[in-house]
Amino acid sequence: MAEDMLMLNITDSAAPTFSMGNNKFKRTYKPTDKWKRKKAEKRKASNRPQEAPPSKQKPHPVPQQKPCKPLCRPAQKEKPSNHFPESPPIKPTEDTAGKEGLHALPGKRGRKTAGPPRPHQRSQPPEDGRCEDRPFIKTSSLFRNNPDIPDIHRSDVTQVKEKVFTSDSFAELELHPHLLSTLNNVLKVTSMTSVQKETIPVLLNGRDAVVRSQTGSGKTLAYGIPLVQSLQAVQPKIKRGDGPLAVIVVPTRELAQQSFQIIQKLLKPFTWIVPGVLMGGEKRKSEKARLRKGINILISTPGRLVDHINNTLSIAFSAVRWLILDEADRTLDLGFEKDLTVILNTLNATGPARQNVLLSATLAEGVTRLADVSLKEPVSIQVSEHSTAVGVAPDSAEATPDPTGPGLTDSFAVPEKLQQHVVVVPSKLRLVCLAAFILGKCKFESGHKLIVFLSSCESVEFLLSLFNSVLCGKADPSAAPEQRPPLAFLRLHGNMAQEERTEVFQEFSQTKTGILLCTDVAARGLDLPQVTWIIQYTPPVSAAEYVHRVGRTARIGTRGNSLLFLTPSETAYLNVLANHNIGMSDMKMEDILANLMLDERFKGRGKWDSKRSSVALQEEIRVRATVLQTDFENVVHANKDSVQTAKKALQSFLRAYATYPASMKHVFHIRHLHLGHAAKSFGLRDAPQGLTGAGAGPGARPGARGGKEKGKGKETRPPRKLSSKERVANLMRSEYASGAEADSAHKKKRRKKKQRQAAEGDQN
Ligand SMILES: Nc1ncnc2c1ncn2[C@@H]1O[C@H](COP(=O)(O)OP(=O)(O)OP(=O)(O)O)[C@@H](O)[C@H]1O
Repeated sequence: MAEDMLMLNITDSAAPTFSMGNNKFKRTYKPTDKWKRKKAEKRKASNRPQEAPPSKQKPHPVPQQKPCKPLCRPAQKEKPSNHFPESPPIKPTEDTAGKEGLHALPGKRGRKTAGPPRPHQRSQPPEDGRCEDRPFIKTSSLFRNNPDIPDIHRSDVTQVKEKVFTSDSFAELELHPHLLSTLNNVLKVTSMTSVQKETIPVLLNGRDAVVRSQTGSGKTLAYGIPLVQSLQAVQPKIKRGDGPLAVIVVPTRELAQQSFQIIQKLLKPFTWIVPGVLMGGEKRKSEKARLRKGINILISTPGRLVDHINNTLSIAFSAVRWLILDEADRTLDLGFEKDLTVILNTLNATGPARQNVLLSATLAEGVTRLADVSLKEPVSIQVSEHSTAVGVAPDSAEATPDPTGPGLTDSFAVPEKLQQHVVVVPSKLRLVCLAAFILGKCKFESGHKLIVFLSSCESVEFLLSLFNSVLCGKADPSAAPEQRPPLAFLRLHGNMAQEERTEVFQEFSQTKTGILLCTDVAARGLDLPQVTWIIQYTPPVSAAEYVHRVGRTARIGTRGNSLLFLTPSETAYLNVLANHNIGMSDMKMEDILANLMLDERFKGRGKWDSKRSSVALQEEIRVRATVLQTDFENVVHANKDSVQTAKKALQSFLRAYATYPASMKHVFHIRHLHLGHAAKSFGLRDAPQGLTGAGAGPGARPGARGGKEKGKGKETRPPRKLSSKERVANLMRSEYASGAEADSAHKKKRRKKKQRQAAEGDQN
């Protein structure tokens, strides 16, 4: 990494020590630097005032600098969630940035600069009289030493198609008239979707079912309508005190809330049936009180439900006649298997005959393993128009009696109106590329609502702060206020307090524009209206998770777009997706970076302005990308805390990278990562020491540095192999935190609280 570094703000004295407050910096002057000398001579000629050297220093014979220009930023409103200072003012010059990025001066690696800002540094005019000196500014080359972007050769992918709507109306079903009018007037739905048309009659007939249909196709109503229809007809009428008659298990808290709201709407005319939601992060005591009063339709995350099974005496399952596992492949997989076993054993031990329903967009053979134990001759429902690749009959919705029969294949359907894209970006350029994409969509186009998926809570926090500082923190003085749509960033991850998670979920549901930075906690089931783009900044752990993430857009027949970021070493992931019939088109990194041409805040010094050639344009784009990266790096390196935040985010990224399942290691292996380049995508100028090493140690790919940094003599340790338990714990923490065990940040607090409650004699 160090040898990639190009330090800007070059001074022209031979190894002087400049004093700037408490900072002392040394640099070495290289007499071969003609460029600098020429520049300095020009300055002399123009007879500008010279900067006085520090008193103890011998004045250096080489040209002096212009006096220190105050480097100021316009005053900005502080963002409450911002851990970083606002973007510091110094930019790489076009000269330096362009050269370092494209054709750096020979022998000029590791040029250092020191002392007060130099005249060739671009600065914003002082508007508030506030000056910020950043005496030591350096940035490293973004466009050098990157791996080549490989040509992507992919086999043709035959996408599985599913028709969303049918022409059949809900009125054709024999539903209670009040339920029908609720559908029409409250939920505003009249025609059935394909999955609803297939599923509702099967469930009304009392059969178990395994339902697979694409994301956003209306699976919630597909089980909700028959559930409510059957419960409202129970005689004698259901009473609150009967306890749960239906249990709906979902993997995340937000999905629990969402499903609860839909069931609540469906139950509007049937006030005697009481729905309730239990989920991690909520107060157990109040949940216990609600359980005591009676909940007839219980919606819960697995962790919290098990918690109540173990600790709440008033919870009884003797009346349960429905069990619905939404996002069943997730709730049945590794993370929740233990919890699900407890839930199924409890229900099987006490309940009457029960109807079981499993639903997901990605149910595949094998995930029904656990469910097989509890399902009785289930009907397998799969909606698909045609798929030549997997031999599903065209234009048919299938209902077969065997869930592991021909219906359940590993081919996943994605919405037809979803435009999927991939961009291959070298690690070093990932951060600027993401920022350029966000600016392009949210600043220079209108009406966009973006979700950006990241691999860890720390990365979410880090990017939120960084983007708030650099992308929102600076007003574009050249743009009229009405032309400056605000970049509103929100975040959602498993380490947030529940109250805040709920607030953010509601805020992002209601907003028409904005950017949600999140972990996979938002990947499943959430029905967030009008999302226009899904950006997968870190690729998901499986094709199924890919499908769910992109499924947050293009819902119920609407249009949507997705963009997957891959590094050059990760392009084999496209084959993994192609094996599940998922194909996409390429987007060029250069085209995304070209968005920076619209943003004058990242302008170079105008060197390329007069030139109209495409080469000049490319140069200016690279200069601007470097300016932006420098802004990021300056913000990150502004103080110890911000460096620490970036390091933590990098570390969590590396940890997450190490947790890709074994079947994905050929694509995502930590040894393929270049630690220095990865560090750059977190605004760090050097690969930090002592992190989970990437590329270090035996077997590291050639040229992968990061283990041994120049002159530092320390090696980063190779990654420790995580046990499967640790892997799950990681995933649970950052993705599907749904119960007490998940949130390590709140774990201590909760344990304390529990002890306190125990001491107070808090009984179930
Ligand atoms: N028959 C219908 N007509 C119009 N809109 C509908 C209909 N049924 C459901 N919807 C709407 O479609 C959207 C998606 O529904 P839902 O969230 O149930 O999809 P899903 O299949 O469960 O998606 P995912 O797989 O992502 O969980 C919701 O906004 C819902 O209100």
